[in-house]
Amino acid sequence: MSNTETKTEPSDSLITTDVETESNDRTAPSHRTAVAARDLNVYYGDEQAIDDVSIEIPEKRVTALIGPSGCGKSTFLRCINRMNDMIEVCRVEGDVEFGGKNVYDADVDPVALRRKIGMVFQKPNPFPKSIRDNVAYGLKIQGFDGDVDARVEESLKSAALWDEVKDQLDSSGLDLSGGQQQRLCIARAIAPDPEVILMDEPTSALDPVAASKIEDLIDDLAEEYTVIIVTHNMQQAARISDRTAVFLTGGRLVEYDDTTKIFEDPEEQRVEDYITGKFG
Ligand SMILES: Nc1ncnc2c1ncn2[C@@H]1O[C@H](COP(=O)(O)OP(=O)(O)OP(=O)(O)O)[C@@H](O)[C@H]1O
Repeated sequence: MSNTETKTEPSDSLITTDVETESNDRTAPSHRTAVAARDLNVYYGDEQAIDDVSIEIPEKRVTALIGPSGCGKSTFLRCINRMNDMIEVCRVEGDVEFGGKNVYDADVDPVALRRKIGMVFQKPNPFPKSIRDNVAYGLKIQGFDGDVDARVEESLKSAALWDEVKDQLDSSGLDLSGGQQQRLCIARAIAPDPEVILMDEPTSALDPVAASKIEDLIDDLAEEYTVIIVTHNMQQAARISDRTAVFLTGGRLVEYDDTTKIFEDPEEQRVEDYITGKFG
């Protein structure tokens, strides 16, 4: 991304290790909301996993969801494109608004919704198909009648993988390295032309070099897409996100603000304790 990066002074940051929060050329506030949750409650049987969460997530920004294990980050993420529909015991109350509509309205087709809100998982999960077919998969399902090869190329370029695979598009996606496989999964998510990309710990199964490539890619993706990422890695959240939402035990959203504010001067003592490693 062509930008003039202004590094903030790390000295008064709550994370005193090797973290530097950055502002980038997305510093101008986004006035448009891509996704909003209103009074969202989620239950697995009798157990409540999300407790009355309301949040507005800006478009074309990176928003990080952080918090200790089991606080509901993945559950919240899966509500946005209705992946929780697959879990029989899961019950959702409240609204998730996308494109001016509650995604839980009866007339919303979850398959069409997932084309607009793609997802990338923790473990790279390419299909046992060629690189080309992995990327073209969603296009075929949606009956895309444009130039599939051109869209495959464009998606692989957007996922920063094209140069590495352009001469082996017919090889299996499973023959790629872990980091390449994850970028292939990102290309697959991009191909149907989504507006939002959900990422659930997309680098936690990767080595540091591959993880760093994905972080750079996420920064680029936010030029075109709204990125919402769950991460356990607070340094990563501080590096790559514009906004950070902190969930704590019981599925409560306790603080949500610009990432710099969360990491340098949070309002809540519980958030300061969490990000300085006092618990979690
Ligand atoms: N499929 C499921 N069936 C029943 N309970 C579930 C299911 N998935 C999650 N839960 C419960 O919901 C709560 C929130 O889980 P979730 O995975 O959303 O948290 P998380 O913050 O993403 O955790 P982690 O960081 O460990 O991935 C936990 O108590 C978990 O046990």
